[in-house]
Amino acid sequence: MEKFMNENFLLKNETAISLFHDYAKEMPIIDYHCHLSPKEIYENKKFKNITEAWLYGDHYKWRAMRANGIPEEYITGNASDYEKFLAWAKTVPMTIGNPLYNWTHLELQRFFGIYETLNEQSAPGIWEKANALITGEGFGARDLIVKSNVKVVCTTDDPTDSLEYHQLLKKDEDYPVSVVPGFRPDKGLEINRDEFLEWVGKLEQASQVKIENYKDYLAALEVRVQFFHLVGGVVSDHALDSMVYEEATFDEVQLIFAERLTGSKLSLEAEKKFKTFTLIHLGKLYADLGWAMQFHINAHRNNNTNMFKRLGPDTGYDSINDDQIAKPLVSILDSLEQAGMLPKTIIYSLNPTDNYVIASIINSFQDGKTPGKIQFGTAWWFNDTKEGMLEQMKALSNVGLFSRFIGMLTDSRSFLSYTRHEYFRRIVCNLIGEWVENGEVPKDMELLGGIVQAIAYNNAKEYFQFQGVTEGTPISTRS
Ligand SMILES: O=C(O)[C@@H](O)[C@H](O)[C@H](O)C(=O)CO
Repeated sequence: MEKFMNENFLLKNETAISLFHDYAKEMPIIDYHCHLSPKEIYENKKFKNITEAWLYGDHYKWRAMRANGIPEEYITGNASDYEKFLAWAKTVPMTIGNPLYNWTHLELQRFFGIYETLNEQSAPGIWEKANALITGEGFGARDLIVKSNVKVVCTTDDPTDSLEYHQLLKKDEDYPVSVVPGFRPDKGLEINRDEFLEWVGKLEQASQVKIENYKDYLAALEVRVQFFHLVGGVVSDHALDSMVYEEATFDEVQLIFAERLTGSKLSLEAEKKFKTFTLIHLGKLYADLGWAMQFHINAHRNNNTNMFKRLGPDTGYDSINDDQIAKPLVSILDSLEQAGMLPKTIIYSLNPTDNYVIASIINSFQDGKTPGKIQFGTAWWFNDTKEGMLEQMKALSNVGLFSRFIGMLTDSRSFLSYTRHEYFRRIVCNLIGEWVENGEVPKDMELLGGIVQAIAYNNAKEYFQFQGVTEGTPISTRS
């Protein structure tokens, strides 16, 4: 029987062990999509205890605690940090089979040197050990990122954000990590939401463009795209909970936008036309600037109305949506491709039944110049599990090029989540190791090691071309 989470955790054969320890383990990290706070990074936020670092924003843990019958008071409520830690410790043993169990122990091992399993009995001792470290030197937000060998953090930012802290971090030449903004214009596409007109006002302020019509609106968005670019942004991100496509002309959308400015809500068809035209317009801006465009598709958000009213979004009340995506997704991509303005694109769906749909669509739009220009994004959210990752990797391998995959991101709000890259790398190495052990792939460690390092880091470095990132070499393509 394997010892619990030992050095060869998830590595089931000699090839996998060698690929991980000799090639993957030491590679740097590019976290090209996360929800960390640039303010907390700039200020090198110090955590008052392990609860603040672990439980203040991680709705993955919150969901597990609720499912374990923990009252909300001990999750997001008024209980003390120690009481919340005990509630999490009580839940952890119940999470076996969920990556939370392994992530939790990887974080205890890697950041705190704690190799005990966390449960109600070990909680008091672990609370003391972890807090003695996390309140001391070297455990600020910046430190944890550097300790994790992270070279780039790409946050998720509204177009109206001042990017104050990204700009301050950009000036800090002593900090060896690029912290860049991710352009996330969801509030500017969700035209039927109550808060849309208020957001347009914020966009006017941020862009200094008076928005009296749709043309002004696009101009204001472009001003913000250019500003993000100036600050080092090269990635956009769109939460497309429903993937839509509805042919529309500029004149039609001009009238639709004018109608919304009066305060009226729009028909579903009008909403789709606005979203389609605006998304394609933004895609062309991204292509012009060499940005990567991310689509996060098929999330079903904020299901619990009572808790949404109480806690807001991203608090653990979301699920997988089951809209069909193929036709509208292809139409969006093809519209951009026909205009010669399809940017690098990364497509994620929260619904794993879309895996082969996406894995097959991406190769309809590769351009024969940029390796892996169109990407099937890494297993996302509820799929960020051993099985979910393997399913995504196998779909990509079976109908695309696994070797050109830009790999993992944390998508997290916790500074302790970088061990998810190790978890991912172990799964990658074991998958390739199994192919070798089965005789499906030759044991060419130079080739396989290069592919592992490409998926771990080098592909993302080449793909995004983040400013200031120089380490790493592109995958060697054999003649
Ligand atoms: O970017 C998103 O929309 C999601 O990743 C969302 O932020 C979600 O709360 C999350 O963090 C899933 O990992």
